[in-house]
Amino acid sequence: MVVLTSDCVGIHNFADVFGPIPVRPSIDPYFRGSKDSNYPKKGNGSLEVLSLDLDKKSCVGVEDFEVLKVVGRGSFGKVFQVRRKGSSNEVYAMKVISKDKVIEKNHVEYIKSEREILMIVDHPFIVKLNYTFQTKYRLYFVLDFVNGGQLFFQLLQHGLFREDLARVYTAEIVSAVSYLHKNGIMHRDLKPENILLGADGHIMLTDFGLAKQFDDTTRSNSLCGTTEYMAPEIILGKGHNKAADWWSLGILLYEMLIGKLPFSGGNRYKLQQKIVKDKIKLPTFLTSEAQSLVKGLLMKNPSKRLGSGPRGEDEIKSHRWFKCINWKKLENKEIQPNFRPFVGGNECVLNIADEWTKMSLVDSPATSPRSSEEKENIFEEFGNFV
Ligand SMILES: Nc1ncnc2c1ncn2[C@@H]1O[C@H](COP(=O)(O)OP(=O)(O)OP(=O)(O)O)[C@@H](O)[C@H]1O
Repeated sequence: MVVLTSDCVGIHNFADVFGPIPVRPSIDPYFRGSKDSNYPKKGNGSLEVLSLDLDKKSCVGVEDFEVLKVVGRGSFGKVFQVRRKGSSNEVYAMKVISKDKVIEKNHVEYIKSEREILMIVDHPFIVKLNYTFQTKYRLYFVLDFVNGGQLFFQLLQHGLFREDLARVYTAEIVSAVSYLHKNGIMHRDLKPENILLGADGHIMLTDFGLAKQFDDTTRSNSLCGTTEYMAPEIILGKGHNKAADWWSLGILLYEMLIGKLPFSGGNRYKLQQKIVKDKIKLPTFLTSEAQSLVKGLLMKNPSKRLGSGPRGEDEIKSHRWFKCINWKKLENKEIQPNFRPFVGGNECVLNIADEWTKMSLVDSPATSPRSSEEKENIFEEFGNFV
């Protein structure tokens, strides 16, 4: 394997970064045409995994991309900015996941579910998955590259957002989460790190690593998410449903409007106690409409939380803080947030923290796959090894 030194900059082939590439990729049956939004859905609003048109199958593998920069890191690997070789020169984000780590942390089903969900969703405020494939040691998700930075990054720069800006962002998140819920999917990890801004200033929801498909009768019992954004019912292990996403939205809204988290500090246990017991305090500079929405979303009792009543997400959409929002126009991106990140072209990484973009492109060496995994191809949904 060619090991690059930390001062390597510029464009690299995957062969340089990850070592020699095994033969030509086999057919990936799960290819989704990169800019193809004709991803059919069932007429009744629910989604189905498609049996794809044979013409749309394509051979795509690691050697079809050049690595440009590191743009993020998750629990199981790094996210790279990559460019598709050849005429199109399209820029993508490639999430590279170590199989060993996934197996070690017992996350195989989560990763499969992340892939399945990303394959079937199609919404203006949800990041698009273009290809998935695997090598012996890694799994790959090739997503649209979203280069306005994390909402978290912009929040750090701004301190807090004015209500009119926070309103458009929140409405776009409500639209995306409502779409997920209507299609039987809970996100379960809403936080500003998982919300990216497009170059056009609109929201892009990402990271479906904890998302779960549900039906209205099931409640999940897993303790998941990021503690600061975790709903009380998750902490109490009482079982949770989609109302937990609305709690996380409440925390996010609080953070956008006030510039800090409502529950923070102390060790994990203390933080959990605060979430379960403490009352939230809202500053007087917030309009009464904003206060009312935050309080409604941060109801400790999930059955009383806004969005949990018989009208579901319409309770949130028709809340008076959103009075000026025309939801149809919003979803057509006809309502422009009054902040647009500076983006100088589709390769621009100015809105991504230096911590990532200055990082060496060398990936940590992969350890051997477990023999059972090698034999069985337990990630067969990702196709054959390429
Ligand atoms: N499509 C994208 N475009 C640009 N940057 C992205 C994209 N997807 C992910 N990133 C960056 O990489 C980071 C990590 O990605 P992601 O959250 O999907 O990984 P993860 O392994 O699921 O993370 P976690 O361990 O936090 O769940 C994101 O916070 C974001 O900054």
